[in-house]
Amino acid sequence: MREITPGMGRDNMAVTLPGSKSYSHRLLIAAALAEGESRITGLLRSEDTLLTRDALRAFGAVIEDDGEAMVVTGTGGRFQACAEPIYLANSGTSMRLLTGIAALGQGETVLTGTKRMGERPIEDLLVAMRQAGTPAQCVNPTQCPPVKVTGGHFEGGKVTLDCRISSQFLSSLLLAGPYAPKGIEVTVAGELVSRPYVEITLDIMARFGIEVTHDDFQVFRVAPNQSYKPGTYHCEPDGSNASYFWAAAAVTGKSVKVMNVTKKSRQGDVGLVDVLEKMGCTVTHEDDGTTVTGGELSAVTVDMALMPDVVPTLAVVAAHAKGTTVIENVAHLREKECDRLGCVAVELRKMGIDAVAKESSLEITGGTLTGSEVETYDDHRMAMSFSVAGLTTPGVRILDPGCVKKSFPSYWDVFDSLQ
Ligand SMILES: O=C(O)C1=C[C@@H](OP(=O)(O)O)[C@@H](O)[C@H](O)C1
Ligand SMILES: C=C(OP(=O)(O)O)C(=O)O
Repeated sequence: MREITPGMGRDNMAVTLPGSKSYSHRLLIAAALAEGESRITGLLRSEDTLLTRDALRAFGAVIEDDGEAMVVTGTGGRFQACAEPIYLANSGTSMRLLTGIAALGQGETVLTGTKRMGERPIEDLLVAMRQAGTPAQCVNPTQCPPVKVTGGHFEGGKVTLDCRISSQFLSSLLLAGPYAPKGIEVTVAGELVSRPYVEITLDIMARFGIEVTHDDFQVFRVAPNQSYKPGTYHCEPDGSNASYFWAAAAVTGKSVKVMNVTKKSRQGDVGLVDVLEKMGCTVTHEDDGTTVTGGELSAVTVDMALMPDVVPTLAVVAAHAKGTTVIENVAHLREKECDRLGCVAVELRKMGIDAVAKESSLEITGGTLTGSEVETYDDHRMAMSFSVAGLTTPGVRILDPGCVKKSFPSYWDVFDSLQ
């Protein structure tokens, strides 16, 4: 348990954050798919990204960490069979991206995780993988992991993919696509949620020399006979984790600059600053970072389908704003580390805030918060978001604060530097 001390130390602060989780997963995967040696700096070393690293080692990539860079000797896409199941805890990105990549393995690969991972759907990806020739099934009749993938049959060709639950399914097929004998053509069925994460995938593939074309994010084509090029790469800081520091400024009225996170990034979550601006904050964009200065906060109605991971952050800011904020089009948040619509609403109500989780939206009426013991549901984003409420409200106690290790092991040190 960790009790948050209200207040911030100075009026203007700057924070520097570790690497982007989404970019780190992809940089490691692309380097493991390349033939030869890549050197990657700025990578996030957190529970989830290290699970991806270890899985890639099990597939045959050699990955060494000299403290500054990870040096990856890739496999050229020829993965070895894994006798042991690959354990991926509750890292959805690892599970979904590596399931597609496992099609490149020789023989059977089983990918498994925590109890919660066993409740996070993956069948839509497996349906598409089977269309591309790869035998792939859920081990239990749950539509969720563990999954079993039989490598060595990945033909590629035309597949249809339902992307209403997760964009990670599409990223997965695209990353594996260049090594399918027929390449891959993916037609997106249903709304593509979380599209910016697909843009991150395309960015990394382009940087590693892979061409992907698409018709306005509806049909994606990856030609065969392309290969990932090894090289020297750098990972930018994490835009989702920047949200807690911008939110800290928003609710306290102070200024916080997050270094080297800017609107030029393809990380969609940086778009949170536009929402904060609409709510009454002042946002300053500079080449070396983005500053939020808090102001009189008022409610907004906003579609957050493209920015799922910063919804808990926005919810905590909305609890401090005048009026009712409506966060729309976020049904997919129910499939994350916890049911982020239900759990955010429960924890805000415990603090005396009127919060209602609907089927695909969240409504929060700002008011006076009271301190409470915050359940974090083994969800890093619950812990980090609600810590922000503790800056304005005495008695906020975060249970299991160590769960931040999933994406940001040094979170509490950086958070404490605000005080
Ligand atoms: O591909 C990625 O790196 C991610 C995609 C998003 O998931 P969904 O596409 O399932 O919404 C996001 O929530 C997750 O934290 C990271
Ligand atoms: C949903 C998240 O991650 P993942 O899907 O990788 O578990 C997250 O970091 O908020």
